[in-house]
Amino acid sequence: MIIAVDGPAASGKGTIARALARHYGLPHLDTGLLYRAVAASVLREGLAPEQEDDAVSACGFDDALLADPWLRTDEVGQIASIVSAHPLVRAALLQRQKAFAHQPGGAVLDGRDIGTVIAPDADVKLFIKATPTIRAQRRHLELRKNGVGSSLDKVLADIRARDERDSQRSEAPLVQAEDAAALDTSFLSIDAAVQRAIELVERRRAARG
Ligand SMILES: Nc1ncnc2c1ncn2[C@@H]1O[C@H](COP(=O)(O)OP(=O)(O)O)[C@@H](O)[C@H]1O
Ligand SMILES: Nc1ccn([C@@H]2O[C@H](COP(=O)(O)OP(=O)(O)O)[C@@H](O)[C@H]2O)c(=O)n1
Repeated sequence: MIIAVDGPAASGKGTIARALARHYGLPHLDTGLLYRAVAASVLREGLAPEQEDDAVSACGFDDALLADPWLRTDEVGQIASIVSAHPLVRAALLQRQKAFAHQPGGAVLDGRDIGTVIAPDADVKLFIKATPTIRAQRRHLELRKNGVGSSLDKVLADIRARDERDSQRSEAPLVQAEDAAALDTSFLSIDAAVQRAIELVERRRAARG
């Protein structure tokens, strides 16, 4: 079974994708981390994220970089949303994601274009949402827990800027797939959101027979 989980920043898609992977015993890929690794390489090498050829040259990153906590910061997230708008960067990361999704037994992937581009054939597609303010509060709390000081206003502004860039780009924009089930987590606890996601998966599975 392939489960595609898409949605904007801090909507809870990673939390839900990890929980679904555990529940169904499937491998999980956080695809945002791949774009964050490209962004981190660009920053580290002093390259220009707006330049497509510079960004493409950073796509051959060492996988050890994926474990670096620096990748999770807002600084890297912003650059990730700049490099991810380049069609050649997306092309460079495409096969790895498609192969992960289509491995024997299936997988859970979360990102922005899983249900639309990486696995349009996914058995279940979820689109996770929450209001920008609630997403900013969650990310702000998360950053504080990780010792990163940033004002709530700045986190909200960063989230809005990233939403705008991710939704407006021409290549694989952030958009709900026609056949995706929407899940608004704004007023759900983590446990309630995960429970609802499992119900949606079961309902889709039953409908597919
Ligand atoms: N339903 C929820 N209620 C409260 N906090 C949540 C909820 N879902 C996720 N979180 C928290 O919000 C932050 C962002 O969640 P995450 O799953 O990483 O989002 P995304 O992958 O969409 O960026 C994390 O700190 C996570 O623990
Ligand atoms: N499948 C994906 C995943 C991420 N991305 C880009 O990578 C950035 C970081 O993604 P992420 O999923 O790690 O970010 P959060 O939603 O966790 O904040 C996003 O803002 C997108 O620009 C993408 O373009 N396509």
